[in-house]
Amino acid sequence: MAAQITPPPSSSSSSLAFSSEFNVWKPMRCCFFKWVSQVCPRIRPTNHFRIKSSNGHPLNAVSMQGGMDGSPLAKGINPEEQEEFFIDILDKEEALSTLSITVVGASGDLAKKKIFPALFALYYEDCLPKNFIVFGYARTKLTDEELRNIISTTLTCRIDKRENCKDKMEQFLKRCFYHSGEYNSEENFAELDSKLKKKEAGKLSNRLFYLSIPPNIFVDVVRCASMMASSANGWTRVIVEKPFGRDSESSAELTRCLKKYLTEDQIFRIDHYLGKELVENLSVLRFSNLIFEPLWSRNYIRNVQFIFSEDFGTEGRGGYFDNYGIIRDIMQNHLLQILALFAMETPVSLDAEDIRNEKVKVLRSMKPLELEDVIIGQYKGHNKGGRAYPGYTDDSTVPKNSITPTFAAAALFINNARWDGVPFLMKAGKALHRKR
Ligand SMILES: NC(=O)C1=CN([C@@H]2O[C@H](COP(=O)(O)OP(=O)(O)OC[C@H]3O[C@@H](n4cnc5c(N)ncnc54)[C@H](OP(=O)(O)O)[C@@H]3O)[C@@H](O)[C@H]2O)C=CC1
Ligand SMILES: O=C1O[C@H](COP(=O)(O)O)[C@@H](O)[C@H](O)[C@H]1O
Repeated sequence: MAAQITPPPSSSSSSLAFSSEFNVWKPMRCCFFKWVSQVCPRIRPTNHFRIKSSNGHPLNAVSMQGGMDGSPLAKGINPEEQEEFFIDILDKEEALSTLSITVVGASGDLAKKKIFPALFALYYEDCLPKNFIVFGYARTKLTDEELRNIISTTLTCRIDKRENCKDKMEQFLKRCFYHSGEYNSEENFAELDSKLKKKEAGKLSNRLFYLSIPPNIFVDVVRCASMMASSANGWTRVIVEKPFGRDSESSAELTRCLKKYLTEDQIFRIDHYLGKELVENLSVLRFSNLIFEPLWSRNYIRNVQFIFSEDFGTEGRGGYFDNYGIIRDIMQNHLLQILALFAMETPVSLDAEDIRNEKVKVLRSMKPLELEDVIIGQYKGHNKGGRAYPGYTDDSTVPKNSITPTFAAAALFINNARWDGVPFLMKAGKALHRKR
């Protein structure tokens, strides 16, 4: 992302680019890998698995739910002893319970590139509970061993190179299993349930379903999973990916349908760009450095550019991508979120709720996009340096006559005092010259 700063009258033109090289204050990491951004240890200093919902509820603070009777808080014991007391309870709970994570769409790109590596990273950092298992679920026929082989190629110890990395990978892979099934088959989810029960061995079971699939099958999966594979004695939660529907109507419909089977605090919506360090730092950079506030407006900024450029194409993801295209894949979620963070007014605090309120105001002030402010395109095949690069429709998972855009550029405007007349230029494309 680059904001072109209009210089004060006497100086020459310059541009301000946000990059990780900027010496900005970094928020303390509660969990070093932010991809599963809600999955963070919150209660105690050690890295055990604790969840906070997207609604801010402390969902698995089970020990608090029984009230304070009999707790050291009621007896006026000092804070260290109180902490010890709670840690003790949490350890006991942890030993008696188990977490089963089912990655639905486990044969796909997201699962391979991000979810399994993120789960391994959590395991490696001791952020998962003692008892956990991971099940992959998809239509593709795979054995447990085949799934393990696929995911083993993408696991890395990226934070440091501790000696036990390989051992840790093997231990992690042993806890990964696979079940092949249809997304709308209650019978197949009942089979999954039996397998889960066997592994859970009578413990209190918490179940998390990560929907790494195209949104048009979210409801089928949620219906089958909630009817046939919900936890009988613990919690059941579902993580859904973007795009959340195709437009405002289908998004509302999706919420309505999901709520037939789940309560709001069981649903976690993810936009992984909000977990990127650069994006997380944006508000801190803006609001903790007094130098920026007077500059951050139409008086000094000529235009703002949000650029998403990938140097690879869809590579087998046509089953998802072709129904959505680059605008729904990248712009209306990732880039629009960043735009709102960039353009919002100072929030009352940096709490999620206050930031969200300000972001919503920005979105409400935006001029509706018109066709003449948008350009779309689709990448073609070409040869370069003796190498052939396939076009979008050369991908075997993409229909030959597809006109789905893989590139889009748009000029957006925010009708408020701060940004009146400043174009916010958004560009996103796959299979471009470089990744940035
Ligand atoms: N890839 C990425 O980097 C990211 C993806 N996402 C989101 O994750 C979700 C999945 O994306 P991704 O993994 O890339 O997509 P894929 O195309 O790889 O799809 C994932 C799996 O879903 C099944 N599937 C694909 N298309 C269909 C279809 N039309 N009908 C039924 N099942 C289908 C396939 O499994 P099988 O055939 O075995 O059943 C496939 O392996 C999307 O919502 C996307 O927005 C979010 C962030 C990043
Ligand atoms: O959400 C998505 O993001 C990825 C890019 O994510 P990044 O963290 O690797 O930058 C993109 O490739 C994919 O099309 C999209 O669905």
